[in-house]
Amino acid sequence: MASKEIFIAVIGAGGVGKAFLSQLEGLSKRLSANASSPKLSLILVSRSTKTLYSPQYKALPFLNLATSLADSTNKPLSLTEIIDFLAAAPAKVVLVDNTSSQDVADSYPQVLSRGISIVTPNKKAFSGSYKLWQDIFSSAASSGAKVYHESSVGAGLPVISTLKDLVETGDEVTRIEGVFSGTMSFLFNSFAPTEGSGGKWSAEVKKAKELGYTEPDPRDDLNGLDVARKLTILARLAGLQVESPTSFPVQSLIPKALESVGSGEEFMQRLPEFDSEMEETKAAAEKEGKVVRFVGSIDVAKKEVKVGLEKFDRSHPIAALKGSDNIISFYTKRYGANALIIQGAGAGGDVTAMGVTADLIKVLGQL
Ligand SMILES: NC(=O)C1=CN([C@@H]2O[C@H](COP(=O)(O)OP(=O)(O)OC[C@H]3O[C@@H](n4cnc5c(N)ncnc54)[C@H](OP(=O)(O)O)[C@@H]3O)[C@@H](O)[C@H]2O)C=CC1
Ligand SMILES: N[C@@H](CC=O)C(=O)O
Ligand code: NA
Repeated sequence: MASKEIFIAVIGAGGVGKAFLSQLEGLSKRLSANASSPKLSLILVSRSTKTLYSPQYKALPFLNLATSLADSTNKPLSLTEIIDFLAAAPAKVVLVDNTSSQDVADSYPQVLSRGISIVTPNKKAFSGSYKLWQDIFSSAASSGAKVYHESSVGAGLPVISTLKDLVETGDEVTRIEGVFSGTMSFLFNSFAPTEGSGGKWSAEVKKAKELGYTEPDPRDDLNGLDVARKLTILARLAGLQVESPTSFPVQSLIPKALESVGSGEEFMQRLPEFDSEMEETKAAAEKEGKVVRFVGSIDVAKKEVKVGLEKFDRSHPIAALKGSDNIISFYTKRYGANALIIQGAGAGGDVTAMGVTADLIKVLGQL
């Protein structure tokens, strides 16, 4: 018996998107060795100005995909045209959104209501308005389409799945706290290390961008909003009706004088002028024998969420993190005073794509 075909469409082919496409190629090969597994056919790949697809729904070859996409002479499809194309496909479709686009995120209810499943590391849909959150899950429930977003918090670390398991098995989550940003972790671990003097703030920001840890515009990390988005998602999963990532206190590390700068490039060029501001923050913590770190917390009982800088003893597990590591502690009724702790790389193309690919595997098992 021929195996069932499932179509995959990928929007976004940047750091995470490219790593995902490479993992998809491996997954597709592994599944093809087993006659009872579905056959995966990649039918569309798009970037902001390019779309590669076969109007006849023929599988695109993985070989030289990035070059084929760059050289594609297809007229780029609008989001509406992509959704129409996928909804008319003669098999089930999974849309993989590897962008950070709000427009793509806003389309999820429409995508799901047309029976197209979604997997994504994009935080914008799940941390947008509470109405969007409700629309996403009600559209999925009525059409039967699936929606998974593990990499929207802690990249590939099993943060969302763990929280869902805690809640769905009847545990009571009382507090969630930790370091939720790979970029902020990398910046503070290298700018204010527990030993040695550390690099210049602006130079570390540049490195974090080059390593693929930052959002497409690093100001989205430095203004605290990326962490606020993640906490909004976790708070909602823990049962709080958080209206938006700006509905609780969020500390921004954008220098006041650069708040109105237009482009990300100009911001990066001018950031070195303000290195002394962060040096002062670092020195203030050092005077107390401490280091400064960017953290977040959710107090479920008090319904309080906050994001910002705090000082830690050098021996504290948060101070001792390395590289882009996140550390996320779940305090619950069952786990008592000893939190359930998840730690590891919280940013980077490969580890983020791992969470996306693992979500895709979960969806495939349900189609
Ligand atoms: N990087 C990381 O470590 C992590 C990232 N994430 C999330 O993963 C997502 C992707 O991040 P990353 O790969 O680093 O970002 P990149 O900037 O490297 O890539 C984004 C990609 O999305 C494309 N894109 C943007 N808007 C649209 C649109 N409207 N239609 C089609 N394509 C679009 C861009 O097109 P073009 O190539 O033409 O510019 C680019 O290919 C983000 O949501 C991010 O928050 C989550 C966890 C960790
Ligand atoms: N920019 C984000 C990427 C992952 O969510 C981060 O640094 O954590
Ligand atoms: Na995760």
